[in-house]
Amino acid sequence: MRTLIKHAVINGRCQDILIQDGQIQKIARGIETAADEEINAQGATAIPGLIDVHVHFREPGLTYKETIETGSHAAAHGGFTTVMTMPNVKPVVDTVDKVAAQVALNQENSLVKIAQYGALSADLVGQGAADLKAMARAGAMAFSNDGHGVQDAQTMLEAMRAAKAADRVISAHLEDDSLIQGGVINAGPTADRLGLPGMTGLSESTQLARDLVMAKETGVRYHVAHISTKESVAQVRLAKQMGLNVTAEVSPHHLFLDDGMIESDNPMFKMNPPLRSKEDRLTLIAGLLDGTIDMIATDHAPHSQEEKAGSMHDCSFGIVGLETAFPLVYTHFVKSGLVDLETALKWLVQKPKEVFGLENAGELLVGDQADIALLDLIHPYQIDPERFESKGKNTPFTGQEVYGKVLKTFVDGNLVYQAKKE
Ligand SMILES: NC(=O)N[C@@H](CC(=O)O)C(=O)O
Ligand SMILES: [Zn+2]
Ligand SMILES: [Zn+2]
Repeated sequence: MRTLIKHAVINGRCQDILIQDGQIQKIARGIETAADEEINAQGATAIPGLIDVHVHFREPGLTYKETIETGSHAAAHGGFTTVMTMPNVKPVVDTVDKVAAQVALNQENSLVKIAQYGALSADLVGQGAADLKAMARAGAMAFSNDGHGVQDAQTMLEAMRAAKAADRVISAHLEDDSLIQGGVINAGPTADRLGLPGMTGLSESTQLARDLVMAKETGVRYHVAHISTKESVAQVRLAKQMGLNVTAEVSPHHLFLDDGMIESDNPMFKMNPPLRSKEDRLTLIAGLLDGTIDMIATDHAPHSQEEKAGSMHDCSFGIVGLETAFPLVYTHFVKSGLVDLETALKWLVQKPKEVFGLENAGELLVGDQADIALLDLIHPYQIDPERFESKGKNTPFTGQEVYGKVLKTFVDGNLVYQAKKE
Protein backbone atom coordinates (compact mmCIF):
# COMPACT_ATOMS: atom_id res chain seq x y z
CA MET A 1 0.00 0.00 0.00
CA ARG A 2 1.43 3.36 -1.09
CA THR A 3 0.01 6.68 0.04
CA LEU A 4 1.22 10.02 -1.28
CA ILE A 5 0.48 13.19 0.67
CA LYS A 6 1.00 16.16 -1.68
CA HIS A 7 1.61 19.80 -0.79
CA ALA A 8 2.13 19.62 2.97
CA VAL A 9 4.19 22.22 4.82
CA ILE A 10 7.03 20.85 6.97
CA ASN A 11 9.29 23.29 8.82
CA GLY A 12 7.96 26.08 6.63
CA ARG A 13 8.69 24.31 3.33
CA CYS A 14 6.27 22.71 0.90
CA GLN A 15 6.88 18.95 0.78
CA ASP A 16 5.29 15.71 -0.36
CA ILE A 17 5.32 12.63 1.86
CA LEU A 18 5.44 9.14 0.36
CA ILE A 19 4.24 6.35 2.63
CA GLN A 20 4.90 2.71 1.84
CA ASP A 21 3.25 0.01 4.00
CA GLY A 22 2.86 2.32 6.98
CA GLN A 23 6.37 3.78 6.87
CA ILE A 24 7.63 7.08 5.54
CA GLN A 25 9.68 6.27 2.46
CA LYS A 26 10.47 9.74 1.18
CA ILE A 27 9.93 13.40 2.02
CA ALA A 28 10.69 15.74 -0.86
CA ARG A 29 9.32 18.47 -3.04
CA GLY A 30 7.32 17.36 -6.07
CA ILE A 31 7.30 13.57 -5.70
CA GLU A 32 5.75 12.10 -8.84
CA THR A 33 4.94 8.43 -8.46
CA ALA A 34 1.97 6.09 -8.70
CA ALA A 35 0.23 5.59 -5.36
CA ASP A 36 -2.83 3.65 -4.22
CA GLU A 37 -4.04 6.78 -2.51
CA GLU A 38 -3.14 10.42 -3.12
CA ILE A 39 -4.09 13.11 -0.63
CA ASN A 40 -3.75 16.80 -1.39
CA ALA A 41 -2.84 18.53 1.87
CA GLN A 42 -3.38 21.92 0.17
CA GLY A 43 -0.72 23.67 2.21
CA ALA A 44 -1.70 22.24 5.59
CA THR A 45 1.16 21.93 8.05
CA ALA A 46 2.33 18.37 8.70
CA ILE A 47 3.64 17.43 12.14
CA PRO A 48 4.51 14.10 13.73
CA GLY A 49 1.54 12.51 15.50
CA LEU A 50 1.42 13.82 19.08
CA ILE A 51 2.12 11.64 22.12
CA ASP A 52 0.22 11.95 25.39
CA VAL A 53 1.76 10.02 28.28
CA HIS A 54 -1.17 10.60 30.64
CA VAL A 55 -4.77 9.82 29.69
CA HIS A 56 -7.73 8.10 31.29
CA PHE A 57 -9.85 5.91 29.07
CA ARG A 58 -12.47 4.34 31.31
CA GLU A 59 -12.79 0.82 29.95
CA PRO A 60 -13.43 -1.60 31.53
CA GLY A 61 -15.84 -0.62 34.25
CA LEU A 62 -16.55 3.07 33.74
CA THR A 63 -17.54 3.13 30.10
CA TYR A 64 -20.34 5.65 30.68
CA LYS A 65 -17.50 8.19 30.97
CA GLU A 66 -15.38 7.00 28.02
CA THR A 67 -14.52 3.83 26.12
CA ILE A 68 -11.23 2.90 24.50
CA GLU A 69 -12.93 3.54 21.19
CA THR A 70 -14.30 7.00 22.02
CA GLY A 71 -11.09 7.95 23.80
CA SER A 72 -9.02 6.90 20.82
CA HIS A 73 -11.28 8.92 18.50
CA ALA A 74 -10.72 11.91 20.78
CA ALA A 75 -6.98 11.33 20.55
CA ALA A 76 -7.06 11.17 16.75
CA HIS A 77 -9.21 14.32 16.65
CA GLY A 78 -6.62 16.03 18.81
CA GLY A 79 -3.72 15.00 16.55
CA PHE A 80 -2.47 12.36 19.01
CA THR A 81 -1.33 9.04 17.54
CA THR A 82 0.12 7.46 20.71
CA VAL A 83 -1.35 7.69 24.21
CA MET A 84 -0.47 6.09 27.51
CA THR A 85 -3.50 4.94 29.49
CA MET A 86 -3.63 4.99 33.28
CA PRO A 87 -4.62 1.84 35.18
CA ASN A 88 -7.45 3.35 37.30
CA VAL A 89 -10.20 1.51 35.46
CA LYS A 90 -12.50 -1.07 37.10
CA PRO A 91 -11.00 -3.45 38.01
CA VAL A 92 -7.62 -1.72 38.41
CA VAL A 93 -4.87 -3.01 36.10
CA ASP A 94 -2.73 -4.39 38.93
CA THR A 95 -1.86 -8.00 37.97
CA VAL A 96 -0.14 -9.75 35.12
CA ASP A 97 -3.47 -11.19 33.89
CA LYS A 98 -5.17 -7.81 33.94
CA VAL A 99 -2.29 -6.20 32.05
CA ALA A 100 -2.47 -8.90 29.37
CA ALA A 101 -6.26 -8.52 29.11
CA GLN A 102 -6.02 -4.71 28.97
CA VAL A 103 -3.35 -4.73 26.27
CA ALA A 104 -5.57 -7.03 24.18
CA LEU A 105 -8.65 -4.87 24.80
CA ASN A 106 -6.72 -1.73 23.82
CA GLN A 107 -5.46 -3.36 20.66
CA GLU A 108 -8.94 -4.46 19.68
CA ASN A 109 -10.69 -1.15 20.25
CA SER A 110 -8.25 1.68 19.61
CA LEU A 111 -7.65 3.72 16.49
CA VAL A 112 -4.37 5.05 17.89
CA LYS A 113 -1.39 3.37 19.55
CA ILE A 114 -1.84 2.74 23.26
CA ALA A 115 0.88 2.07 25.79
CA GLN A 116 -0.57 0.77 29.04
CA TYR A 117 0.38 1.63 32.63
CA GLY A 118 0.24 -1.04 35.32
CA ALA A 119 -0.56 -0.14 38.92
CA LEU A 120 2.18 0.15 41.54
CA SER A 121 0.12 -1.62 44.19
CA ALA A 122 -3.12 -3.59 44.47
CA ASP A 123 -6.24 -1.53 43.70
CA LEU A 124 -4.05 1.65 43.79
CA VAL A 125 -4.12 1.61 47.59
CA GLY A 126 -2.63 -1.73 48.67
CA GLN A 127 0.40 -1.99 50.91
CA GLY A 128 3.42 -3.56 49.25
CA ALA A 129 4.28 -3.30 45.56
CA ALA A 130 2.43 -5.29 42.91
CA ASP A 131 4.35 -7.73 40.70
CA LEU A 132 5.85 -5.09 38.42
CA LYS A 133 8.34 -7.43 36.83
CA ALA A 134 5.66 -9.83 35.59
CA MET A 135 3.39 -6.96 34.51
CA ALA A 136 6.25 -5.45 32.51
CA ARG A 137 6.74 -8.76 30.73
CA ALA A 138 3.00 -8.87 29.98
CA GLY A 139 3.24 -5.46 28.28
CA ALA A 140 3.00 -2.73 30.91
CA MET A 141 5.11 0.11 29.50
CA ALA A 142 5.29 2.06 32.77
CA PHE A 143 3.75 2.10 36.27
CA SER A 144 1.57 4.50 38.22
CA ASN A 145 -1.09 4.64 40.94
CA ASP A 146 -2.49 7.77 39.31
CA GLY A 147 -5.62 9.00 41.05
CA HIS A 148 -3.99 8.24 44.41
CA GLY A 149 -0.73 9.16 46.05
CA VAL A 150 1.29 6.27 47.44
CA GLN A 151 0.80 6.94 51.14
CA ASP A 152 3.20 4.34 52.39
CA ALA A 153 6.93 4.94 51.79
CA GLN A 154 7.84 1.24 51.96
CA THR A 155 5.39 0.47 49.13
CA MET A 156 6.94 3.18 46.94
CA LEU A 157 10.43 1.94 47.76
CA GLU A 158 9.56 -1.63 46.75
CA ALA A 159 7.90 -0.39 43.58
CA MET A 160 10.95 1.70 42.70
CA ARG A 161 13.28 -1.27 43.15
CA ALA A 162 11.04 -3.45 40.98
CA ALA A 163 10.65 -0.75 38.30
CA LYS A 164 14.40 -0.23 38.25
CA ALA A 165 14.96 -3.97 37.76
CA ALA A 166 12.38 -4.04 34.95
CA ASP A 167 13.77 -0.80 33.46
CA ARG A 168 10.38 0.91 33.50
CA VAL A 169 9.40 4.47 34.48
CA ILE A 170 7.32 5.16 37.58
CA SER A 171 4.92 8.06 37.09
CA ALA A 172 3.95 9.50 40.46
CA HIS A 173 0.63 11.12 41.32
CA LEU A 174 1.86 13.04 44.35
CA GLU A 175 -0.70 13.51 47.08
CA ASP A 176 -0.29 13.05 50.80
CA ASP A 177 -3.85 12.39 51.98
CA SER A 178 -3.15 13.68 55.48
CA LEU A 179 -2.52 17.17 54.06
CA ILE A 180 -5.65 17.39 51.89
CA GLN A 181 -8.19 18.11 54.66
CA GLY A 182 -11.20 17.80 52.37
CA GLY A 183 -9.95 20.52 50.00
CA VAL A 184 -11.54 20.78 46.57
CA ILE A 185 -9.55 23.69 45.08
CA ASN A 186 -6.26 25.40 45.85
CA ALA A 187 -6.17 27.06 49.27
CA GLY A 188 -6.05 30.85 48.92
CA PRO A 189 -8.12 33.93 48.16
CA THR A 190 -10.28 32.18 45.55
CA ALA A 191 -11.22 29.31 47.87
CA ASP A 192 -12.01 31.89 50.56
CA ARG A 193 -14.09 34.07 48.23
CA LEU A 194 -16.11 31.08 46.99
CA GLY A 195 -16.44 29.56 50.46
CA LEU A 196 -14.90 26.27 49.29
CA PRO A 197 -12.47 24.10 51.29
CA GLY A 198 -8.91 24.63 50.09
CA MET A 199 -5.85 22.36 49.87
CA THR A 200 -2.28 23.59 49.74
CA GLY A 201 0.56 22.40 47.51
CA LEU A 202 2.26 20.76 50.48
CA SER A 203 0.54 17.45 49.79
CA GLU A 204 2.39 17.35 46.46
CA SER A 205 5.78 18.79 47.34
CA THR A 206 6.29 16.88 50.60
CA GLN A 207 5.61 13.55 48.92
CA LEU A 208 7.90 14.55 46.06
CA ALA A 209 10.70 15.24 48.55
CA ARG A 210 10.25 11.76 50.05
CA ASP A 211 10.22 10.13 46.62
CA LEU A 212 13.29 11.97 45.35
CA VAL A 213 15.38 10.69 48.24
CA MET A 214 14.30 7.14 47.40
CA ALA A 215 14.73 7.70 43.65
CA LYS A 216 18.35 8.66 44.31
CA GLU A 217 18.81 5.58 46.44
CA THR A 218 17.27 3.18 43.89
CA GLY A 219 18.30 4.84 40.62
CA VAL A 220 14.76 4.36 39.26
CA ARG A 221 13.50 6.35 36.26
CA TYR A 222 11.10 8.58 38.20
CA HIS A 223 8.53 10.81 36.50
CA VAL A 224 6.35 13.45 38.14
CA ALA A 225 2.77 13.36 36.82
CA HIS A 226 0.87 16.66 36.46
CA ILE A 227 3.38 18.84 38.35
CA SER A 228 1.59 21.87 39.76
CA THR A 229 3.57 23.87 42.33
CA LYS A 230 6.64 26.09 42.33
CA GLU A 231 8.11 24.05 45.20
CA SER A 232 7.87 20.90 43.07
CA VAL A 233 9.57 22.63 40.13
CA ALA A 234 12.44 23.72 42.39
CA GLN A 235 12.87 20.18 43.66
CA VAL A 236 12.90 18.63 40.20
CA ARG A 237 15.45 21.24 39.09
CA LEU A 238 17.71 20.37 42.02
CA ALA A 239 17.26 16.62 41.50
CA LYS A 240 18.30 16.96 37.87
CA GLN A 241 21.34 18.97 38.91
CA MET A 242 22.21 16.15 41.28
CA GLY A 243 22.08 13.70 38.40
CA LEU A 244 18.90 11.86 39.37
CA ASN A 245 16.93 10.05 36.70
CA VAL A 246 13.97 12.39 37.09
CA THR A 247 11.50 13.80 34.57
CA ALA A 248 8.25 15.74 34.82
CA GLU A 249 5.13 16.51 32.84
CA VAL A 250 2.79 19.49 33.11
CA SER A 251 -0.79 19.69 31.86
CA PRO A 252 -2.07 22.43 29.54
CA HIS A 253 -4.55 23.54 32.20
CA HIS A 254 -1.81 24.13 34.77
CA LEU A 255 0.08 26.17 32.17
CA PHE A 256 -2.82 28.29 30.94
CA LEU A 257 -5.15 28.56 33.94
CA ASP A 258 -4.66 29.50 37.59
CA ASP A 259 -7.01 29.82 40.52
CA GLY A 260 -7.26 33.57 40.00
CA MET A 261 -9.22 32.79 36.84
CA ILE A 262 -11.92 30.82 38.67
CA GLU A 263 -14.79 33.29 38.73
CA SER A 264 -17.53 31.16 40.23
CA ASP A 265 -18.20 27.75 41.76
CA ASN A 266 -17.87 25.95 38.42
CA PRO A 267 -17.18 22.15 38.29
CA MET A 268 -15.23 22.56 35.04
CA PHE A 269 -12.44 24.17 37.06
CA LYS A 270 -12.08 21.28 39.50
CA MET A 271 -9.29 18.81 38.95
CA ASN A 272 -6.48 17.09 40.78
CA PRO A 273 -4.04 18.62 41.39
CA PRO A 274 -6.05 21.85 41.53
CA LEU A 275 -5.28 24.99 39.55
CA ARG A 276 -2.68 26.75 41.66
CA SER A 277 -1.70 30.42 42.02
CA LYS A 278 -0.51 32.65 39.20
CA GLU A 279 2.99 32.49 40.67
CA ASP A 280 2.92 28.69 40.52
CA ARG A 281 1.67 28.84 36.93
CA LEU A 282 4.42 31.20 35.79
CA THR A 283 7.00 28.99 37.51
CA LEU A 284 5.67 25.97 35.60
CA ILE A 285 6.08 27.87 32.32
CA ALA A 286 9.63 28.88 33.29
CA GLY A 287 10.37 25.27 34.24
CA LEU A 288 9.17 24.05 30.88
CA LEU A 289 11.24 26.66 29.06
CA ASP A 290 14.46 25.83 30.94
CA GLY A 291 14.02 22.05 30.57
CA THR A 292 13.23 21.28 34.23
CA ILE A 293 9.83 20.10 33.03
CA ASP A 294 10.30 17.74 30.10
CA MET A 295 6.92 17.46 28.46
CA ILE A 296 3.26 18.34 28.29
CA ALA A 297 0.64 15.66 29.04
CA THR A 298 -3.10 16.25 29.15
CA ASP A 299 -4.36 14.10 32.05
CA HIS A 300 -7.47 13.60 29.88
CA ALA A 301 -10.06 12.72 32.55
CA PRO A 302 -13.55 12.35 31.09
CA HIS A 303 -16.58 12.35 33.41
CA SER A 304 -20.33 12.32 32.79
CA GLN A 305 -22.42 15.49 32.75
CA GLU A 306 -24.02 14.54 36.09
CA GLU A 307 -20.62 14.04 37.71
CA LYS A 308 -19.53 17.53 36.61
CA ALA A 309 -22.72 19.35 37.59
CA GLY A 310 -23.65 21.31 40.72
CA SER A 311 -20.96 22.59 43.06
CA MET A 312 -17.21 22.03 43.06
CA HIS A 313 -17.77 20.81 46.57
CA ASP A 314 -19.29 17.52 45.41
CA CYS A 315 -18.44 17.04 41.71
CA SER A 316 -15.71 14.74 40.33
CA PHE A 317 -12.10 15.84 39.86
CA GLY A 318 -10.80 16.09 36.30
CA ILE A 319 -11.20 17.58 32.85
CA VAL A 320 -10.77 16.29 29.30
CA GLY A 321 -7.71 17.39 27.36
CA LEU A 322 -7.00 15.44 24.19
CA GLU A 323 -9.05 17.67 21.89
CA THR A 324 -7.85 21.00 23.24
CA ALA A 325 -4.17 20.43 24.06
CA PHE A 326 -2.52 21.16 20.74
CA PRO A 327 -4.57 24.26 19.86
CA LEU A 328 -4.03 25.69 23.36
CA VAL A 329 -0.28 25.09 23.26
CA TYR A 330 -0.02 26.38 19.71
CA THR A 331 -2.10 29.50 20.40
CA HIS A 332 -0.59 30.49 23.75
CA PHE A 333 3.01 29.46 23.17
CA VAL A 334 3.75 29.39 19.44
CA LYS A 335 1.33 31.88 17.86
CA SER A 336 2.16 34.29 20.68
CA GLY A 337 5.86 34.08 19.75
CA LEU A 338 7.15 32.57 22.99
CA VAL A 339 8.58 29.43 21.30
CA ASP A 340 8.69 27.94 17.81
CA LEU A 341 6.62 24.96 16.68
CA GLU A 342 9.65 22.70 16.91
CA THR A 343 9.99 23.42 20.63
CA ALA A 344 6.31 22.72 21.21
CA LEU A 345 6.75 19.39 19.40
CA LYS A 346 9.73 18.57 21.61
CA TRP A 347 7.26 18.70 24.54
CA LEU A 348 4.50 16.85 22.71
CA VAL A 349 6.43 14.22 20.74
CA GLN A 350 10.19 13.84 21.20
CA LYS A 351 10.49 13.96 24.98
CA PRO A 352 7.49 11.70 25.67
CA LYS A 353 8.86 9.18 23.17
CA GLU A 354 12.37 9.29 24.61
CA VAL A 355 11.47 9.22 28.31
CA PHE A 356 8.95 6.38 28.04
CA GLY A 357 10.78 4.44 25.32
CA LEU A 358 7.88 4.53 22.86
CA GLU A 359 9.88 3.25 19.93
CA ASN A 360 6.84 2.53 17.80
CA ALA A 361 5.85 6.21 17.58
CA GLY A 362 6.85 8.02 14.39
CA GLU A 363 8.61 11.41 14.35
CA LEU A 364 7.97 12.36 10.73
CA LEU A 365 11.38 11.18 9.57
CA VAL A 366 12.19 8.91 6.64
CA GLY A 367 12.06 5.29 7.85
CA ASP A 368 9.67 6.10 10.73
CA GLN A 369 6.13 4.81 11.11
CA ALA A 370 3.83 7.27 9.35
CA ASP A 371 2.18 8.84 12.40
CA ILE A 372 1.22 12.27 11.10
CA ALA A 373 -1.21 15.09 11.77
CA LEU A 374 -2.17 17.75 9.22
CA LEU A 375 -3.06 21.13 10.69
CA ASP A 376 -4.71 24.39 9.75
CA LEU A 377 -2.63 27.00 11.56
CA ILE A 378 -4.27 29.95 9.78
CA HIS A 379 -7.94 30.03 10.67
CA PRO A 380 -9.11 30.55 14.25
CA TYR A 381 -12.03 28.61 15.69
CA GLN A 382 -13.86 28.37 19.00
CA ILE A 383 -13.52 25.40 21.32
CA ASP A 384 -16.89 23.67 21.41
CA PRO A 385 -17.26 20.50 23.51
CA GLU A 386 -20.23 19.47 21.38
CA ARG A 387 -17.67 18.78 18.67
CA PHE A 388 -15.55 16.52 20.84
CA GLU A 389 -15.30 12.85 19.96
CA SER A 390 -14.80 12.13 23.66
CA LYS A 391 -17.83 11.21 25.73
CA GLY A 392 -16.49 13.73 28.24
CA LYS A 393 -17.51 17.33 27.57
CA ASN A 394 -15.93 18.55 30.81
CA THR A 395 -13.62 21.39 29.81
CA PRO A 396 -13.03 24.88 31.22
CA PHE A 397 -11.93 26.08 27.76
CA THR A 398 -15.37 26.28 26.11
CA GLY A 399 -15.64 29.29 23.80
CA GLN A 400 -11.91 30.08 23.72
CA GLU A 401 -10.69 31.19 20.32
CA VAL A 402 -7.72 29.10 19.24
CA TYR A 403 -5.52 28.30 16.25
CA GLY A 404 -4.24 24.85 15.33
CA LYS A 405 -7.19 22.88 14.05
CA VAL A 406 -6.44 19.25 13.21
CA LEU A 407 -7.55 18.42 9.67
CA LYS A 408 -6.35 14.85 9.29
CA THR A 409 -4.55 12.29 11.43
CA PHE A 410 -2.68 9.20 10.21
CA VAL A 411 -1.53 6.24 12.28
CA ASP A 412 0.93 3.94 10.48
CA GLY A 413 -0.14 5.63 7.25
CA ASN A 414 -3.85 4.94 7.83
CA LEU A 415 -6.23 7.89 7.91
CA VAL A 416 -7.90 7.72 11.36
CA TYR A 417 -9.42 11.19 11.55
CA GLN A 418 -10.68 13.61 8.96
CA ALA A 419 -12.28 16.98 9.79
CA LYS A 420 -15.81 17.40 8.51
CA LYS A 421 -16.33 20.01 5.80
CA GLU A 422 -17.56 23.30 7.32
N1 LIG B 1 -6.89 14.43 37.37
C1 LIG B 1 -8.07 14.22 37.90
O1 LIG B 1 -8.64 15.14 38.46
N2 LIG B 1 -8.69 13.01 37.83
C2 LIG B 1 -8.15 11.81 37.31
C3 LIG B 1 -7.19 11.15 38.28
C4 LIG B 1 -5.84 11.80 38.35
O2 LIG B 1 -5.21 12.14 37.33
O3 LIG B 1 -5.30 11.95 39.45
C5 LIG B 1 -9.29 10.84 36.99
O4 LIG B 1 -9.05 9.65 36.81
O5 LIG B 1 -10.42 11.30 36.86
ZN1 LIG C 1 -3.23 12.10 39.08
ZN1 LIG D 1 -4.49 11.32 35.72
